[in-house]
Amino acid sequence: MLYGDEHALVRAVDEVDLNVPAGQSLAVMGPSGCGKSTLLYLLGGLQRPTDGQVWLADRRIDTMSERALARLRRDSLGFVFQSFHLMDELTAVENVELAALLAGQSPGRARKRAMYLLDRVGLADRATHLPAALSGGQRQRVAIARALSNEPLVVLADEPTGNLDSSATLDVLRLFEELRTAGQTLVVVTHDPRIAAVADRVIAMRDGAFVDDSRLAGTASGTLYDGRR
Ligand SMILES: Nc1ncnc2c1ncn2[C@@H]1O[C@H](COP(=O)(O)OP(=O)(O)OP(=O)(O)O)[C@@H](O)[C@H]1O
Repeated sequence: MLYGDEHALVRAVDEVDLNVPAGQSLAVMGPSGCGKSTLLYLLGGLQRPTDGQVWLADRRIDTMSERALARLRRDSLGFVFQSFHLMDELTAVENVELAALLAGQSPGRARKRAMYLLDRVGLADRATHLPAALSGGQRQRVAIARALSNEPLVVLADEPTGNLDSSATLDVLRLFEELRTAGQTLVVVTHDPRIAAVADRVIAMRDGAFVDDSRLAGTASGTLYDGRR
């Protein structure tokens, strides 16, 4: 993946072959600027590779139209970002149900699932609170509930604990551990070794390439992501 033009060319992710089996949780680590976020954006269809291919399940996504990609993100992917990206004027439950409503679910069904997810992340009693009335860890848990609202094939998280203190980090950590145990496919970019420690597999990147790939535990079979060159 190249950024820029002939005057300032950055090779952000290079010669990377990655397969993520369904049900695997993968942590991607590495120093600032090594290409972790770019890799995540490629997997999420937020960036297109200058060369190579990206497949999600049996669909090649790097050549999809913008419209098809938007639909794929809406229906099949869940995103969690460092800065939460919650809507300030919506309550926790409204934030979680919004994606489902946009995807055409009935209000009743969307609300029911949003409440179920808030309960799952331990925030049922905060459903009607605005983000401003929640702690950082609680906001991130709402964001994770939102990422799960469309029952995504994969959750992609970019530094999900980057803005959190250590007790909030532990909350998010527990939640990722639960998602892993439940068989949710996860790709998490992180600087935090504690997050990496609850993943099935840890990839270390440097200068756009993989320098280490450790499988910590065997998990489900069946390829979900397939990056090809
Ligand atoms: N839009 C862009 N245009 C030009 N170069 C970019 C762009 N986005 C990222 N880069 C460059 O690509 C390289 C990889 O960036 P990336 O954000 O993927 O790294 P990272 O490992 O996620 O970093 P961090 O941990 O600091 O978030 C860096 O050298 C960065 O400066």
